[in-house]
Amino acid sequence: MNLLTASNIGKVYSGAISFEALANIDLSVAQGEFVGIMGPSGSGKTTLLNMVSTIDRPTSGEIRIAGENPFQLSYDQLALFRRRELGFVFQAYNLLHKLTVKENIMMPLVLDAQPIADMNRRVEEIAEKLGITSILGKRTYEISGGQAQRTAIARALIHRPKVLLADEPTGNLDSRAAKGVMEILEKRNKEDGTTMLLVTHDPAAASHCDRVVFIKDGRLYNEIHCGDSRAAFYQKIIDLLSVMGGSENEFSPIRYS
Ligand SMILES: Nc1ncnc2c1ncn2[C@@H]1O[C@H](COP(=O)(O)OP(=O)(O)OP(=O)(O)O)[C@@H](O)[C@H]1O
Repeated sequence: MNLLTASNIGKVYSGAISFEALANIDLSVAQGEFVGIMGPSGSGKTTLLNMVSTIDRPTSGEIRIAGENPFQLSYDQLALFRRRELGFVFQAYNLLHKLTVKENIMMPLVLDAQPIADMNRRVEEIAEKLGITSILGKRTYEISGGQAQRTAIARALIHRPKVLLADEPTGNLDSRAAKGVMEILEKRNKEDGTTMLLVTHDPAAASHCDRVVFIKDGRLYNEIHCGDSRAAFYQKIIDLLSVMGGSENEFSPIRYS
C-alpha cells in the first residue's frame, strides 16, 4: 500500500524572474519503505521534500499522505496534521539550546499536552533505542554532532509519525557519526516500520535506503533498488551519480563500510 503519493508535481518559484524548480514529478512511497532522493546541487531535492512535507505548496499536481490531501486542510488542521503524522530531521539539528536533550525530545508530546508519566516513559524508550540515555540531562552545547542528530531523530520519532522526512541528516557529521546516524534510521525503519524519505548527497548514507530516486534539473532521472548487497547498491549509486554529472566534490563519496 502506498503511504505517500506525489502525482505530476510541479513547482515554479515566482519572483522578478520565475523559475521552474520541479516538473512532472510522480513518486509513490510504500508503507514502511525507506526512499532516498539524490541529484546534483540545485536539482530540486529540497524543493521536492518541502512539497511532500507540506512546508511549501506545489504549483501543480497533488500530494496524498495516508489517503489525505494535506493541502485541502485548513491552516490549523494542516499544522496538526504535520505535528501528528510527520517527523522532520534537518542537517542543522534545529534543537532548542536552552533546553536539555530530554526536554528537546519531549517537545512534540508537550505540545500535545500528554500526561507527564507517559512523556517520561516515551522519552526513556526512544532514548534507549537511539543510544542516548546517558546524555538526557545534558544541554545541547555539551553534546557531539552525532549525539545532537540522534536527539533530533528521537524528537522526530517520539510521537510515532507515519513518515519521517530527513534533509541531509548526515551533512554536518564526520563519516563515523554519519554511519551511526544512518544505522539508527535504518533500524527504526526496519523495526518500527516508519516510512522514511531522505535527501542526501552522500552515497554511503543513501545506500541504507531500499530505493534511491535521482532528480536532475527538476525532473525524475532514474531510480534504483537495493538488492541483497548494500555494497553493490552503494557502487550502483556512485555509478549513476557519475553518469548524471555534477562536480566530484559535491557527492564526496566516503566509503565507511
Ligand atoms: N525560494 C526560492 N525562490 C527561487 N528559487 C528557488 C527557491 N528555492 C530554491 N530555488 C531554486 O530551485 C532550484 C532547486 O533548489 P533546491 O534547493 O530544491 O535544490 P537541491 O537539489 O536541494 O540543492 P542542494 O543540493 O544544493 O541543496 C535551485 O535552482 C534553486 O536556486
